[in-house]
Amino acid sequence: MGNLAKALTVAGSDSGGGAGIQADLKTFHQFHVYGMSALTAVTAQNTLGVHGVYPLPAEAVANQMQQVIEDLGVDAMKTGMLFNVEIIEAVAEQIRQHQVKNVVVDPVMIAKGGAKLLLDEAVKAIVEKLLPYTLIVTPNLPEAEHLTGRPIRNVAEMKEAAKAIVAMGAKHVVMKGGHLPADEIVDLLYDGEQFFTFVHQRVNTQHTHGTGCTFSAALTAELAKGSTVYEAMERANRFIIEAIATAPGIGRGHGPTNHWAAIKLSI
Ligand SMILES: Nc1ncnc2c1ncn2[C@@H]1O[C@H](COP(=O)(O)OP(=O)(O)OP(=O)(O)O)[C@@H](O)[C@H]1O
Ligand SMILES: Cc1ncc(COP(=O)(O)O)c(N)n1
Repeated sequence: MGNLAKALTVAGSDSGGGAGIQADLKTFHQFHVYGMSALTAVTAQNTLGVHGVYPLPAEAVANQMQQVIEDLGVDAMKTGMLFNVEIIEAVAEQIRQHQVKNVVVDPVMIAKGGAKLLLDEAVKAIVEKLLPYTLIVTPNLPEAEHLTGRPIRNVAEMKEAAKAIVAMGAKHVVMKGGHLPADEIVDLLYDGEQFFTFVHQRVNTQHTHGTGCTFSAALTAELAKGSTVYEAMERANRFIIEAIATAPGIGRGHGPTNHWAAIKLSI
């Protein structure tokens, strides 16, 4: 355990356990990475939707981050639900002060059922305060549209949006194409120079709650272990596809993915 990799998630709690902090910690564990958390908000949530959102004070978020960074150390971190401008500013300040490396930003905005997990005015703060410290930002298509202010209807427009997001300060963009209506899903990695596409068959399922969280947590875990961005993307992509294909099918709505999936991939 001498070189145990350590990862931090700064995100909201999903009481249903499929997304948010719970998905992130389960995924870190599955990748044999020590997981730590700074909670931003509590949601009362299940597979049917979000039934309440209770944000924490920004000071509480900053204090959690400070305590784990200064004592345990963080090899990589990710952000999920950040909810408001104050929390985003506090998170960016902790990253700056402690020069945290390998920062993955999943710009969570709206839950599948439509509940707001980020206030409208806070999108600007993600761009201005957080993206300059970001190694990989992982928007889905509606999130990329909000970040860039442009419609995205095809892979060519995904590439244009990725360029615009790198110009905002993020070093890499992983744009998830799950929201384009096609049997084949195209996920895109852009490093500021080259595009890499990852194409796979869509799994016909309603159990996709927390796919974005689980995917970005896998990416973060791989970075914590020292993988390159490309290797991390490749493994996280395989993990989320397997996790969706083998979802346990629990709950009456959009059920969680299979957070044990990596065992089958022997990662
Ligand atoms: N039905 C599916 N079958 C196979 N892969 C999928 C499916 N839905 C999503 N994915 C994959 O899961 C990952 C997350 O994609 P998605 O576009 O769902 O992100 P997201 O919208 O941020 O997730 P969330 O809905 O949890 O916020 C991507 O790598 C995408 O290719
Ligand atoms: C606390 C929290 N964080 C993130 C999500 C997004 O996940 P999804 O879009 O799959 O509902 C969520 N539902 N809850």
